[in-house]
Amino acid sequence: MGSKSVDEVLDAAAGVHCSALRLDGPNVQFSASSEEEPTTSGLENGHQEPFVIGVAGGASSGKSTVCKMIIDQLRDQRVVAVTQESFYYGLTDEELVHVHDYNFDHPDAFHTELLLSCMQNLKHGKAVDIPNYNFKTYKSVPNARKVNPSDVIILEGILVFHDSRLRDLMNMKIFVDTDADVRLTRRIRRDTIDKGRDIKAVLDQYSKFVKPAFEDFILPTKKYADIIIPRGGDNDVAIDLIVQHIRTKLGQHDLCKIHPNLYVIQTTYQIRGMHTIIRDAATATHDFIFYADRLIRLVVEHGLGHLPFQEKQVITPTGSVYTGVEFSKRLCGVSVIRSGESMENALRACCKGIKIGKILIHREGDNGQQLIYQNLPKDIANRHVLLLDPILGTGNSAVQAISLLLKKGVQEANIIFLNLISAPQGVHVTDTLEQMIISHRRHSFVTIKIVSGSCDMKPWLRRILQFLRNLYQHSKL
Ligand SMILES: Nc1ncnc2c1ncn2[C@@H]1O[C@H](COP(=O)(O)OP(=O)(O)O)[C@@H](O)[C@H]1O
Ligand SMILES: Nc1ccn([C@@H]2O[C@H](COP(=O)(O)O)[C@@H](O)[C@H]2O)c(=O)n1
Ligand SMILES: [Mg+2]
Repeated sequence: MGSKSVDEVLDAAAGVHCSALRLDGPNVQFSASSEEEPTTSGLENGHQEPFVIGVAGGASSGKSTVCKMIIDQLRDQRVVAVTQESFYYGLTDEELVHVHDYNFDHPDAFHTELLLSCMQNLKHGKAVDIPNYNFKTYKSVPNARKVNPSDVIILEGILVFHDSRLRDLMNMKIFVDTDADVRLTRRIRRDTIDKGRDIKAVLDQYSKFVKPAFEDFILPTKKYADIIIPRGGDNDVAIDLIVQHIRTKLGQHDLCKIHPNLYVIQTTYQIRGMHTIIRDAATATHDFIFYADRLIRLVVEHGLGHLPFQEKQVITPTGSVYTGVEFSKRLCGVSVIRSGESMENALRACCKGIKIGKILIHREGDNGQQLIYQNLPKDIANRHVLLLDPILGTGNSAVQAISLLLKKGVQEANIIFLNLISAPQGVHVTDTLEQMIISHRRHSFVTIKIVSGSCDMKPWLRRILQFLRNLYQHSKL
């Protein structure tokens, strides 16, 4: 560990050159921006990426019916439906003469490039003009319908899972799986009654194109589905579960969809109010301390909620048995010096007598070389660790700290990393660290706020350090 003692190094860190969060090192990769302060999350600005649902399945399986049911249940959300049918190529005059030989169930019947570009624009929050396809004239009218961006976009059609680029845009893929006889019966009814077609032509088309295309192109895409709905619109339970899932996802930050081990505490006006105070440069230090501490307690409480519990029975004062839970006792905190120390008080307040270790990532000179000093509980390998650092910026110090804990034998799944403010880069860097991938279960992150990627957290770090100094003064009084 070098010539200096842990205490010497920890003391020295009380100076002004703290490098717990390296903002000037080689790993700083925030996108070029002159912004000094973190911007608010996309969620709060109303620019959250829409949740895209793909609904595939054979013709007349009930895709449109299922979509309508989902839309009806999500009536308090902004939902827009796009159907692949709008992207059928119009038939040329020559093709029209031989319409009975035209395969409407083949992937080439659709203008997939146009559909893809429309979906990409919608996913990025841009309005699009989509064509209108006329089933009677077999003609397509370009730019016939304006589709505005929404919170939820449903793309429905027999072959919406065929193109991998379209699939990649989808957050949820549903396959409506309805018996072939039912599909054929519905098709006959629909094409003869609604479309006024001749029954012989309908049956010929079915055996010549519809059935083979189902087997060759549609059924093979069932494997891409996240959810398969037997009986389509008759399956109320499946629709309810889907709607519930969509609601949960809509309430989450986009990053949670990518990193399932990231927990962003659901915001309330109370939380936003406290954030507003501590982000205001004009806020007095004692208010900053008070509200930062309240927010930190929230993160700590949420973090504790991720610890494993075991069942415990107690006898109540009335003599009855109450079956409750008790949480893991083998717990410790580890703060990344110095900013992490600002979270220690909150942790002590929530967990009486908890052991708290320390890690210091100390930058030597300007060559980017780092030394790590640590003072950790000897039996840390057997403990769950609440790792404390209020700001996750580049992810550099978090990576060092988590790597050290893993080297000490802590199981990755037993690490809960607690932050007040996290930048997407930090989450990404920390979550994709190679030596961590050996673990079956990833460590968790609990954070109160995700800021945009283009931010410089230096002013924040200064504030947190000031916070620490004040805490230290308070504790001396
Ligand atoms: N569960 C159901 N019970 C009875 N009829 C249904 C059911 N689901 C759909 N249909 C009918 O079957 C036909 C095809 O359904 P639709 O939802 O349009 O299928 P798709 O969009 O897959 O072609 C429609 O006439 C619809 O009213
Ligand atoms: N001019 C057309 C275009 C398409 N079809 C058939 O529609 C089916 C797809 O629509 P769903 O609502 O059932 O998914 C497909 O099987 C095509 O054969 C058509 O008959 N005429
Ligand atoms: Mg349909």
